[in-house]
Amino acid sequence: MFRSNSAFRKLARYVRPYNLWVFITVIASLSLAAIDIILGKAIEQMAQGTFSSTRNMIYLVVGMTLIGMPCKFVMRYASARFSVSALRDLRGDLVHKFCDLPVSSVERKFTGDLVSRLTNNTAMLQNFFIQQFANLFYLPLVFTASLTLLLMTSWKLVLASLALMPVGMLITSLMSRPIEKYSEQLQEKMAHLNAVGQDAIGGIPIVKAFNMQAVLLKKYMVITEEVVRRGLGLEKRYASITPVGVMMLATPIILVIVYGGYLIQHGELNAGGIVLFLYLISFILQPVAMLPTIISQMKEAGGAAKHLFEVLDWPDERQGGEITSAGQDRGDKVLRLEDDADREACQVSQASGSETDGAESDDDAAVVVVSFEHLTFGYNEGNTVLKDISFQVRQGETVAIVGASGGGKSTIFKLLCGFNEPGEHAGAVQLFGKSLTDWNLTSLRRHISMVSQEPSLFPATIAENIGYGRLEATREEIVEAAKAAHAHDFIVQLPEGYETILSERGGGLSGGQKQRISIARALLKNAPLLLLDEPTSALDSQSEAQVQIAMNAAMHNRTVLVIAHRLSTVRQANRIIVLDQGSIVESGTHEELLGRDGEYRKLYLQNFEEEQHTAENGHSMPEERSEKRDLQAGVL
Ligand SMILES: Nc1ncnc2c1ncn2[C@@H]1O[C@H](COP(=O)(O)OP(=O)(O)OP(=O)(O)O)[C@@H](O)[C@H]1O
Repeated sequence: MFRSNSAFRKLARYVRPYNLWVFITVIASLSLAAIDIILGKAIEQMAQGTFSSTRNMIYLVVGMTLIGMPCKFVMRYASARFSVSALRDLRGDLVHKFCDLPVSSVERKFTGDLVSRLTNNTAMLQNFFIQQFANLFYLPLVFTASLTLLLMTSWKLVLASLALMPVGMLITSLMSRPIEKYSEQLQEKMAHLNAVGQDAIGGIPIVKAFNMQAVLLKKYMVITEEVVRRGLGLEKRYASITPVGVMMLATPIILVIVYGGYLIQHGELNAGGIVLFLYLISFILQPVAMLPTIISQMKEAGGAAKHLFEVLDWPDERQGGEITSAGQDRGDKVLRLEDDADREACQVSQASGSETDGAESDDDAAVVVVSFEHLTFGYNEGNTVLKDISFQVRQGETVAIVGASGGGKSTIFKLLCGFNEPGEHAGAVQLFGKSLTDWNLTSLRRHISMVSQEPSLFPATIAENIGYGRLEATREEIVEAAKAAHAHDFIVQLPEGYETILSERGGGLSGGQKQRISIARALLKNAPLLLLDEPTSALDSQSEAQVQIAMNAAMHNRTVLVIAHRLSTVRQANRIIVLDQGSIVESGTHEELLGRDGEYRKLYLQNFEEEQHTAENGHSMPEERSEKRDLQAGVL
């Protein structure tokens, strides 16, 4: 009947652990149905004068009401209890899933779309369960029992009064058919609207700086119009079903009165029968009248469930060489694989003499931390981003990657973190002596610290933001890391100190302060390999100097691959790799490369010209000014 049947089946898996509450909901709803039927029967006997006494009738009504009220409470609470719990688990699995998705596939989605699935769609399902689940049991029971009682009283009046019902049902079923599709389209548009809103809020400084408000508002309004159009389309369907529902409610009552009167006149029914009909017919009509709404809401919930389970079916990032399925199917096997990989990784990094263990190695090959061998890579088929890349980073070395924008520098980092993976026959990437494809990605990332160009802060305290580098770190270690990253002094000056809660954009902190917190996080992690993307965003000279000091601390005595934008960083590097349009065009030390009339020298001069401009404003470092004189004199 529903396109979303399989989504409901999947949903049932989430409800199963709360079967007790489902059972309580069912029992409470059936009890309520029984109360209504008992009262109906008593009313019939009262009207026929066969009920024992009026006093007993009052007792019965009061008694049934007293039982019915807690039943109603229990029914509502129990249905809320299992639906809220099941949806909490589903939300948990969705968040888990978002974490398990490959970075490359998350990058392709709208954040707002994912958030909308997590919030709107789950809320829609939850509301359906709370509002309608009990009705799925209550309504059929009262319907069947009332129909039986009425058939026993006068089958002719039943047939006459309900004659038009099948027609009404057919009409509502046909009219509600497109609701699921409309609802799905509305949800998609809502997700898009959320995405645009979220991106606009996220980028508010740029939005204002470029006076983009009007453009974004226009874009937002266009999508809002679309949402309104689809929303109204959906409401139109509901609205057109409503009169059919009213017609289905009113017609049988009129027929009971008209045809019932006729039957009384002909001695085929007594007054008690009519009273019973007028009381019980509502229990037949109510389910039928509610049917369109229930079906529509069920279809809407089905659309939401489909939208949600679609996410859970997206392929995960590979784990230990295997693709794991959705969160709820995560088994011991995968965890064991992770453990094995971890152990192996530790052995490799011990063999490579990483600074975390201090082991020495005299085998030259064993100290290679990163190795690219003839690697060719592209994000999309037919579009090569890295071409035949070969280089190595040995333990303790700092290797700088420089090159023009779009040359593939960040792509190298993404490959090293396993965010993207090379094709099978496109060369090899090795980390700590093991092929990237053999690494369990979670384990691999434990061996890598990364500081990106844009500081990544999370809505949590400063202490937590630093502590994410190593979850088991003590407060003392967090403070030590902050001190090493030259962040401690400004943190303690904040009114809440380390307990200052940051927004995801780190509101209230300067660019340099945010960067130093990110560096402190990387320092705390103390991983054997540091991937550093130097910040190029405009920092004032003092902030820049402090970030530079923090970066130097992070790089000290560590294996570092750095995307370098500053001369001082480049000069510190043991080796520089020059990347141009995806190929390594030069590599060597700063001095060696400057001695050649190649790409590096060009970059250096260009860079230097920029820094000369800075120098004219009084911000460049003295050593760079002297280097300029050296260069002009042709010394280098
Ligand atoms: N997720 C992606 N999907 C498709 N193409 C991408 C993706 N990320 C980057 N690219 C493309 O790959 C090429 C290299 O990008 P990359 O970000 O590695 O360059 P970069 O040297 O780091 O540039 P910059 O210095 O500007 O940060 C560019 O042409 C870019 O458009």
